[in-house]
Amino acid sequence: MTDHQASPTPKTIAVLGTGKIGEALLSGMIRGGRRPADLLVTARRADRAEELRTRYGVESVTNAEAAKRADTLILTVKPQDMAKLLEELTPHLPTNPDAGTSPLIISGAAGIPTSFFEERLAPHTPVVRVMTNTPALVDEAMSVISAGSHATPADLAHAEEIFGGVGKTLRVPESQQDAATALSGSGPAYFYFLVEAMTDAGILLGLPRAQAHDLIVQAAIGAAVMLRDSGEHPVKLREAVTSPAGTTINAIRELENHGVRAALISALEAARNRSRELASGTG
Ligand SMILES: NC(=O)C1=CN([C@@H]2O[C@H](COP(=O)(O)OP(=O)(O)OC[C@H]3O[C@@H](n4cnc5c(N)ncnc54)[C@H](O)[C@@H]3O)[C@@H](O)[C@H]2O)C=CC1
Ligand SMILES: O=C(O)[C@@H]1CCC=N1
Repeated sequence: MTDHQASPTPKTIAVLGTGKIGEALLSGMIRGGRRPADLLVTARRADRAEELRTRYGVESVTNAEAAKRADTLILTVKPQDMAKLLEELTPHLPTNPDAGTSPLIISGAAGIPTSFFEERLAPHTPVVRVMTNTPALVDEAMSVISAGSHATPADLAHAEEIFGGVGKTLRVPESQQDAATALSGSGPAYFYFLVEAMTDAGILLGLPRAQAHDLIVQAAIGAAVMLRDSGEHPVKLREAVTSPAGTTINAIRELENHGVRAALISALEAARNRSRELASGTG
């Protein structure tokens, strides 16, 4: 499809700025059965474009070409690069589309509101904002989805279909996107940080690093699966580990003494605030 006709299930999907998140989505769409022939990618560097072509059998095109050919454009550049990308796209998008004839714009960028796109794109352009996370690489993403002013239920459903292929999706009002970015967008990093710190503790306690790593990773996986599958509140799960006069309560006391709970609350608030700062797209 080349002329952006209205369609309930748009066919050609382009990923623009195919870095870590863009590639995770691309690979997920292919794993989910989408034909490489229905996908386009863009990249800034020629060697990266070649890598994506070879690895996934997709066509690599310019941003201008993607704007002309795709029914859905997924923008996965850094927030600071978004304004420049839109400048490259706008000359090649319909300038005065009727409602329902624009390509769907899906932004995967932190912080940038849908109004940022609507102000720069033609009237009626449907925009959907999505905050996903890197576990998209293993089909365990959490993708939080919000509609811009002109996105239809079909547009939201299309975004859900794409991101649902790499994990869970949740629709939220856009006012909650910065908080969601702090929780699930950045979330995996906090868990990696904890694993790293607890592995160091294993070293202090005299374990070989590889063994300490394996013990903590398996404890993390076991805890994550129980959190997901048991239906129990985390407090209940923790209480089941915490024996009277046992080992765990001694560790918990130290965590509370060092203000780890308050540190986490402050950390996520700082991430939320940074997401708000990114709204201008200027850094
Ligand atoms: N890394 C993460 O965990 C998450 C990132 N995000 C968001 O996803 C977006 C991408 O993040 P990453 O994948 O981590 O960054 P990345 O740096 O790996 O990917 C961005 C890519 O865009 C390319 N690019 C920049 N301008 C371009 C242009 N005009 N044309 C073509 N390509 C261009 C860059 O060369 C780079 O390869 C960001 O907006 C970020 O906020 C969202 C959720 C999680
Ligand atoms: O750190 C960042 O800005 C991006 C957005 C969420 C996760 N990584």
